[in-house]
Amino acid sequence: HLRHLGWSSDTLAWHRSYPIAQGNRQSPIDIVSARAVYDPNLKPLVFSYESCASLNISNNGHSVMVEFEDTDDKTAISGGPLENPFRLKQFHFHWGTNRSQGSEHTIDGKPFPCELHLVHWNARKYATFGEAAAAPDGLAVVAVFLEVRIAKIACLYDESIFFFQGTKAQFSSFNPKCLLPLSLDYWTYLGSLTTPPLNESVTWIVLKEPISISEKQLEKFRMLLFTSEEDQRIQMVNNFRPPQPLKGRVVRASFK
Ligand SMILES: C[C@@H](CNC(=O)c1ccc(S(N)(=O)=O)cc1)Cn1ccc2ccccc21
Ligand SMILES: [Zn+2]
Repeated sequence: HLRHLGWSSDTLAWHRSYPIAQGNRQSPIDIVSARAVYDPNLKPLVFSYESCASLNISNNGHSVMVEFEDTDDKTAISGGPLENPFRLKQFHFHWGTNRSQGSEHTIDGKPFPCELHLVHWNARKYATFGEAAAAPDGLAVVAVFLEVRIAKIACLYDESIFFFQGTKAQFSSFNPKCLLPLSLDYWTYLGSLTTPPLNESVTWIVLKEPISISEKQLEKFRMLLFTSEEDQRIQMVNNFRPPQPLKGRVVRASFK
């Protein structure tokens, strides 16, 4: 458990094992809204999440993740900056110890308490998720900010399941459409995975409008653990990478 010096300091050491950590298209980034360029050619996003084939929910040691069956395009995203439909593989979250931090992307320097990532892959061009994850146009991740409001989203957290790293439970027909805000306005830019191997294979689509989560639900995330059953318990919090250098990239906006 010594390896958990704390996620944020870990991220500073990642470049030793993954030199790409200092690459030219790393994620997350701070989105400076005044510098985003409105692109009228960007199409609206289309989420075809109708028939949802969620498989399981698990604590994979760095987040809580819901995986989907991705053997066909039944749960996919298209439009936006994408040339063809991308299949939903999984979604997961990043959060902090308190409301003042937790998200990976920030907007004009402002972090949110939590950020949802819907991970999709280009099954038109690549045979497997792993192959797509290693290709510059292989993945498309939709980021949705969560802000704490006395509201509630569909409860994701089933008390009975996991605390420990490596636990997994059956979690079927959850429709992630309920995790999307009303407005589908977004920013888009070329970036990377925010956890090792940090592959520069992600077209990021960051929704402008946040959704609401209750403080109670956020508390449940904080009850998760980085560690497995036998280890000394370490709370899974602050599992976010800080913003990375823009290195000349331009962020496009789908809205004026
Ligand atoms: C890419 C890695 C697994 N990592 C991810 O899938 C991943 C996805 C999204 C993010 S984020 N936070 O940027 O949205 C970070 C990491 C290993 N891996 C390689 C092949 C492969 C096959 C199945 C599962 C994992 C596999
Ligand atoms: Zn993520």
